Amino acid sequence: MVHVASSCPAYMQRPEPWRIEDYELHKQLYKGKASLLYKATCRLSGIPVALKLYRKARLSELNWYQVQREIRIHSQLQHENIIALYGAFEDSEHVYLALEYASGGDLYENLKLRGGCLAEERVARDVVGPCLSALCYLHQKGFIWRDCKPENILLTSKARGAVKLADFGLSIDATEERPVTRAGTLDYMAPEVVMCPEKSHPQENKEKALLGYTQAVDAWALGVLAYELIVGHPPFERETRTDTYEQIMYRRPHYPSALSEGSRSFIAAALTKSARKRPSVEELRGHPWIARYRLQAAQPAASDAVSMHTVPAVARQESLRKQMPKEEADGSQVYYNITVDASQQRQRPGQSSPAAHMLESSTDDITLDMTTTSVSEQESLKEERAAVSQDSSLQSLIQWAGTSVRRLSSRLLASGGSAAAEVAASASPAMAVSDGPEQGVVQRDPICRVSSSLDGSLETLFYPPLPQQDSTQASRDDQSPLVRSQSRQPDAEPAPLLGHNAHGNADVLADSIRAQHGSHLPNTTLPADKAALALKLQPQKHSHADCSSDRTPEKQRQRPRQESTASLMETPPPRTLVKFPSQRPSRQSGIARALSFWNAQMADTVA
Ligand SMILES: Nc1ncnc2c1ncn2[C@@H]1O[C@H](COP(=O)(O)OP(=O)(O)OP(=O)(O)O)[C@@H](O)[C@H]1O
Repeated sequence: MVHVASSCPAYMQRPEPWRIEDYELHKQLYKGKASLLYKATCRLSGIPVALKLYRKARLSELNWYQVQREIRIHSQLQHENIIALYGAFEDSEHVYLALEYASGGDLYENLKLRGGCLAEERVARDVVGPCLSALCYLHQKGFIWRDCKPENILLTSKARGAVKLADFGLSIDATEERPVTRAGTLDYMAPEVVMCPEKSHPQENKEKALLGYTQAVDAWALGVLAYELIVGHPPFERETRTDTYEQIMYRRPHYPSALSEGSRSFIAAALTKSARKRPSVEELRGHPWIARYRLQAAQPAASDAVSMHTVPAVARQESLRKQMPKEEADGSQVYYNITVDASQQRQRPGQSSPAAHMLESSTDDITLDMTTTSVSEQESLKEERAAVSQDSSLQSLIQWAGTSVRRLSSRLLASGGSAAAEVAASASPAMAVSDGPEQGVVQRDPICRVSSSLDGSLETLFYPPLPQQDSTQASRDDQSPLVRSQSRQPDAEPAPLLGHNAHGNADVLADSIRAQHGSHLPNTTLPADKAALALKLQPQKHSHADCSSDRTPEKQRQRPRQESTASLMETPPPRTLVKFPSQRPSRQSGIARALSFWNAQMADTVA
């Protein structure tokens, strides 16, 4: 068996069969019941990998089935928050999985180092939000992860690493087979999973129509994870398995008073006992506690340097937008994101990269992702987009950006607000995510930021240029994470340089940017290492008083590392479903209002 996944970097591919000799093994990272994990380097490409070895002699019939399923499912996954499986191969003793290496370790180890829990804002923005994004992607493909826990969430680097889901050993393709088995780690199992029996053969219990569960089990597990990360232990964890079981089935978790209204509402929704009434991961992704941080997470690090204001991300929810009362539809809710959707591009012969093609082609390739309650603002931007549809050069795009900033600023100024915009270009088009509204803007390198002042003038902050990359380097970057990580220096925080355009003239803006960036921004095409041009218009007048703060008790994490299993419990006790009163926020401002809309919307969905 040799299985090369589509996410395998070109440098690692070869016509010959894959062999263990092609890998230099370094330290052992993990030793499981049937598997070993090593840090290794692919000798052909120099790419670091995590090499997972399954010892064939230790694999039962069920294990064999699961390993093959793991390879089949994992090799279909390509998402920025999912560890890539590059390929799988075997010899007489082992089955090997060559995986993307996550140098930041797993969340469990990281939590231990940080005292067992994280600040709420970090949980929502840096962990739960990205996990939800990955789970939405998985669920769209018909898969169920079934193994959510801190041990299976990895960080790409120690400092400011992105989180990635790992370990698809228990994942199942719900379009092909019915999940009927008690699989996963007890603390994270939903009630409907706990009620299923264990099994020892792949096809056992499949014919039992009364058994079975859905993707909703992942939503539950994520609720458990969110609680654990904030509070310091899983909500239903008890001394014995029977007690834990009892908690999962019948008890409501204890919510410490330090929990914010938003996190409590999110966790309570995810931990809805009835799978049918539980929100899907897609719906949870729109929960105000998560949605408000989503855009923040998508922003490049450099935006910190110019103190960008938090975007009121609740407005990004289509459903919320529709229902938002008029007073919410003021300037503070306006957010525009103009992106070039790199994931839609096809590389054509003679073109150095999809990105190069993209900016030579028509503006049909440009996605306008607008989030505003103002219909007139949307219409204006649509018109403006149509106006530049004949010409998609970088110059036109910058002009378009400049015009939009200027126009929006003056409108906001008229209503007593001010605006800021960031013009950014993203690197590494191949890394663009293929789902969700953040398409094509995964890694953005800001070029400049423009903000309006109260007297109507625009101030422009220019960022230092990116390191020069030739087109060969750029196209190599599309394929090799090693080369990319060495050349991009993601942790470096560029200091802004100050420039000033008194009247915010788009041509002046474009010229200034070119002057600052020289050959990085030629007149007619964007360099291949820049996939997206994004314009974000962010009002500055508001600041939500209800931003979550670090109120988390620093509680030492005690739980031992837990192994997943497909069979943990014995006979389930009798079933009684307990109904809990839904929580209504009392404070009707900001997030509270957004929460009550979300709750009302969910009530409608369930009804
Ligand atoms: N790609 C990776 N890069 C770095 N470390 C990894 C990687 N994959 C896994 N690990 C580390 O190895 C541990 C075990 O990996 P994994 O969960 O895939 O093994 P497993 O045998 O399936 O585990 P389990 O018994 O929990 O199901 C993880 O918790 C993590 O610490």
